[in-house]
Amino acid sequence: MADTNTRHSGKIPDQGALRAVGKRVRERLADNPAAYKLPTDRAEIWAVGAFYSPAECERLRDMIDGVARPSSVYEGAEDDDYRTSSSGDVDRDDPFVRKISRRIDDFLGLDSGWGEAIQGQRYLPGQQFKPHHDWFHQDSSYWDREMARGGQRCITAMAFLNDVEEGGTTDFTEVGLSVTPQTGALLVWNNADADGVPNLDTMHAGTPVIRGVKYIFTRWYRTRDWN
Ligand SMILES: O=C(O)CCC(=O)C(=O)O
Ligand SMILES: [Fe+2]
Repeated sequence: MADTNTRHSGKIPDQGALRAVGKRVRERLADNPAAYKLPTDRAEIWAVGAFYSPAECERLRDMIDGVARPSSVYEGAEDDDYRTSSSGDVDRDDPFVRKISRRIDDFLGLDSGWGEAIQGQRYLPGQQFKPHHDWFHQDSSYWDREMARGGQRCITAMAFLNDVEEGGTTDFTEVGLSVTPQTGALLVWNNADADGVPNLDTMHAGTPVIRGVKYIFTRWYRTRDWN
């Protein structure tokens, strides 16, 4: 993948906002004993166990079954098996979904309006999401559209909705960390570094499920109101 954001000598779009959000989340989570910071200096990644109850996870899995369609990638799926899961946006106006989203907003101290609609994903055996960055690349076809609808992605929050029998780990391929799905656990990372520059070391993948099914949902936060 291109790394034009860091190669451009000029200004980095949304850099000030990325720096400010990173600082806010870093300070907030440092004060929260439930947030475990993963052992790397190259990216800011936190995990929280049992953030959602088993009953909440079950309800979310059912909702995902109702909306899941073959996933798309924004661009550059030069490779047919790049993202082979099924995904779908759950109804953002549903009171239960609002409660689930708001719990993350409160945990991170972020404005709900900055969060994209929760996107559910389901992976069957053999399905995966190959290594990628969640932040938008400046040379992509969707750059202008996404800048106009909320700006760069600053924080990713991802919830594991079940235990997977085998495979389906979330791997941070540059920093060499692998996270095993656990029902109700939340994984959070800063897509930028402390200076507000999109961080190449946040490269990550949903590795192929080997046995069982994997359910997750992702909430990506922007630097401005998303719509
Ligand atoms: O399935 C995973 O573990 C990763 C999902 C992911 O990278 C995403 O939703 O952006
Ligand atoms: Fe991702």
